[in-house]
Amino acid sequence: MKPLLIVNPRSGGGSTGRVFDSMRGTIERALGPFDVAMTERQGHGIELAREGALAGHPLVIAVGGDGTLHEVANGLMFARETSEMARDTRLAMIAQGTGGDFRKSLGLEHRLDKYLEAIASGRERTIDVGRFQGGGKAHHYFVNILSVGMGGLVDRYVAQGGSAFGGKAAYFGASARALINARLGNVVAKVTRDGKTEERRIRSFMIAVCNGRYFGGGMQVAPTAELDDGLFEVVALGATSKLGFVLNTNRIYSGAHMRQSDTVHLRGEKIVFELANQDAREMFLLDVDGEAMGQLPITIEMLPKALTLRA
Ligand SMILES: Nc1ncnc2c1ncn2[C@@H]1O[C@H](COP(=O)(O)OP(=O)(O)OP(=O)(O)O)[C@@H](O)[C@H]1O
Repeated sequence: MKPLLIVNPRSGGGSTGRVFDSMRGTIERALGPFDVAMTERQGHGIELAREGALAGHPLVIAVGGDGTLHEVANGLMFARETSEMARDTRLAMIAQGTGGDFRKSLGLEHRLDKYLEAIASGRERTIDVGRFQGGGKAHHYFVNILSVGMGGLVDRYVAQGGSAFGGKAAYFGASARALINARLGNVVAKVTRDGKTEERRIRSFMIAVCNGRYFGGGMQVAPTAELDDGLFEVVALGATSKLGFVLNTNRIYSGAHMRQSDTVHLRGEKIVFELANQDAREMFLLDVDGEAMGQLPITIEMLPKALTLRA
């Protein structure tokens, strides 16, 4: 069976929809014939990937940004819940988004020929996957980073839209709005490592649970995270004032925040977060691989080496 490309035409600010036809020839020369499914709405990538894996496609390629990759990875994980055969389906990516955080975590160069070369080479990497349950919703998976706090608020405002400019302007506007409305979370964190659970109170505007290293369009929040070490890195930014938070956020680009004495850094394979200050609930939100996903409480479990990537 041919590889299946799941293409999000809206990714990269709509550029993928405009350029995909011109990419077809190059892709076919590198990979041979392939099938294409276009996403038509948010969440559609999950359905398409799940159906693709259940139909027996050996390789499903996400063509889009981090959100598309997140959906395709979820579809493959859901397919396995009902089918042993779906375990054989490999995941790959041709990144087209604006942020590219997961490809940075993978260390992939952002060039079509490099993505295709990696896929065609047959080189495989198994990566860990996070499974989480929270916000009263059914379980879900993530491959890169799940954070709680201000990032989720930014995602919510970006999704609400309203910017006539789109893209970076929309993100900037949403970030400014989130900074005004953000609340400090007082989080009870239970981090389990090698069967031992440590309970910590963390007061922060943002706590990240990291499988990969980058989020928010190139911020290196967990410089030492490895995609296949069976552990999450929990990184919470210090600062209890908004100004301090903004200054610390700028340090994330270089990884300098890890040298700050008020940064919390833990490792574990199971993480539970509960919010002690319930009045912050509506403003202290989940950001999962760059997508808005509800509120605390949340339980996150590590699935070591659960997905195989061609990358
Ligand atoms: N046809 C569609 N119409 C509207 N939204 C869509 C459609 N298909 C997918 N989506 C949604 O578009 C959102 C953005 O996708 P994605 O993250 O891949 O692109 P991006 O934002 O350009 O990239 P990045 O997150 O890497 O910056 C996702 O939430 C996805 O569910």
